[in-house]
Amino acid sequence: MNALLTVEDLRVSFPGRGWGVRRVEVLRGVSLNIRPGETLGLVGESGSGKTTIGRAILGLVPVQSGAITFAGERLDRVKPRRRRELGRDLQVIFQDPYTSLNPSRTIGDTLSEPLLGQGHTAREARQRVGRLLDRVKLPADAAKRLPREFSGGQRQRVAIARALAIDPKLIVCDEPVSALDLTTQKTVLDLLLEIQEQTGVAYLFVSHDLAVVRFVSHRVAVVHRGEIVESGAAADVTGAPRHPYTRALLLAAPVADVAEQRARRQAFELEYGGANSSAER
Ligand SMILES: Nc1ncnc2c1ncn2[C@@H]1O[C@H](COP(=O)(O)OP(=O)(O)OP(=O)(O)O)[C@@H](O)[C@H]1O
Repeated sequence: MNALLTVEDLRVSFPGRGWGVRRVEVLRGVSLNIRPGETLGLVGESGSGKTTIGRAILGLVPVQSGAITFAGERLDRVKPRRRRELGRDLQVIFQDPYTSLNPSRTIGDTLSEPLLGQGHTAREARQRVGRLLDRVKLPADAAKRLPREFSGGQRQRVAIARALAIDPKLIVCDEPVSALDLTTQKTVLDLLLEIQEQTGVAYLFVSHDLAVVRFVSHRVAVVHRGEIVESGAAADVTGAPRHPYTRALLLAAPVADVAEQRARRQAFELEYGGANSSAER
């Protein structure tokens, strides 16, 4: 089946801090693809460049070179108007459910906005909001309430409903459960899987947590210092990793024994540096 999204040799760099400081290369030739209805998990340490890959696909950071093709069109080349049209099929769920929703707008208004922007009447939008709330398992009266009346997990359900509002083909999920407790994580992940089954939406699922990525992804790509060092079927990459960095990531994943966990973490940091070390290297 043809890919829905193809990224080829993507390079992104940011200006270095201070005068005369070289640009910092954050993505150094990233290539990936996602098929319709598929989940590609992007995993790696903090600072490895995962979020920047998602932001580049969404058109939120300037790209130095490379090609991003979505539904057969070059996103990095099309005119801004066409980019906005294509952008409807490309939505995002951010990490922090406490800052991603407008605190002064009711959930109903937040969910209606993209629908009204698409030319739906107020009545159609109201009906569709009802269906969206049902789909993410929130009560119908949530439409009248403000974000502060909801827990983190419920807010993330609202963010999922907003991303789904105009039937996108791909959703970039950027650490969508990292801010939630473990039980809530599981219910939100189950919901994302159920929605994928019902709608055939594809996900680019960004997370530092291998267990989470393994749970939701068909395929996994491992990001290290701005490059994909390994990719393949989720079970292969997480079950029989080939690259030493993936093996180290797996070993550094949380285990019940605190002392063992600390020792593994120290070994990982000795080998690969701590959080945010990638760009400085
Ligand atoms: N707008 C920017 N300007 C300068 N540097 C940036 C910018 N955005 C990201 N970076 C740097 O790029 C590197 C990769 O960041 P990115 O957020 O993509 O990593 P990540 O793997 O998603 O990590 P995290 O999970 O912590 O967000 C980091 O060193 C970060 O400081």
